[in-house]
Amino acid sequence: MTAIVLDIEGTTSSTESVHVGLYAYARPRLGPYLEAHREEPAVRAVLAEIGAATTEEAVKALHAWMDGDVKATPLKTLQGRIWAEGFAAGELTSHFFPDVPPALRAWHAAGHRLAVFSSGSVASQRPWFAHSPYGDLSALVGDWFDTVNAGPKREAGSYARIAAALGGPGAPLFLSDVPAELDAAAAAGWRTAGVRRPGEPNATAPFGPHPVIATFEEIDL
Ligand SMILES: CSCCC(=O)C(=O)COP(=O)(O)O
Ligand SMILES: [Mg+2]
Repeated sequence: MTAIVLDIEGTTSSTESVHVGLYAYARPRLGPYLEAHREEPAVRAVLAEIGAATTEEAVKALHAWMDGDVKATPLKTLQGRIWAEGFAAGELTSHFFPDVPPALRAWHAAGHRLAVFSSGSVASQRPWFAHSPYGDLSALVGDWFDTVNAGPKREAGSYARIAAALGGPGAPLFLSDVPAELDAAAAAGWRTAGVRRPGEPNATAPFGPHPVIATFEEIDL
C-alpha cells in the first residue's frame, strides 16, 4: 500500500480550468461575500489577516493577489467558500486530465491510499473532485490537506505533518508540477514525481533529481 498525495493545479487538472473557470467566478463575488458574511468569526479572521479596514480595501488586496496568482491563505479561504457555493448551485464543474480518473480508480481499487495537498482550500477541494465531468471522484480520496491544516507547500514541515496524519507504512508519493514543492516533500523523506504536462505553465520547469512523468499512466508504484 502506498499513500499517493496529489497536487491539483497543473497535476490533476489544468491551470486554465482554475484560472479562467474558478478565478473568474470568484472575482466579482468576493466583495458581496465579505459584506454578507463579515460578522462570521472565520471571515473576521480572514479580514484581520488581510489587514484591510474596509471591504473595498480587502477586495483590492484580494484582486491583486489573484492578478499575481499569489496563493495567499486568506484569499484561498474566501475563494474556497465561494466556489463551494458555486459547485453546490450547479454553476461550476471541475476539470481533470483524461489519464487521471482511471488512474485514481485503479489505485483506489488496488488498496492504495489517496490524498490531496493543494493551495486550494479543503472547502474547494472536495467539490472539485465531487463535480467532475467523470462523475464523483471524491470518494476515492481519503484525506484532504491545504495550507491551513498542513502548512505552506514549499516547507518540509508540512509534508512531515501530512505523513504523520497518514501514518505508515512506507514513504508517501507526492505528485506535483512545482519543483520547489517536490524539493520540500523529498526533504521530508517522501518519494516524488514531477508532472510535466504539455502546455501547462510548468511544462519546461527544471525538475532536477525528481523523476518526471507526463501522465499518471507512467507511475510505477
Ligand atoms: C480546488 S481547485 C482550487 C485550486 C486552487 O485554488 C489552487 O491554488 C491550486 O493550487 P495547487 O496547489 O493545487 O497547484
Ligand atoms: Mg500545482
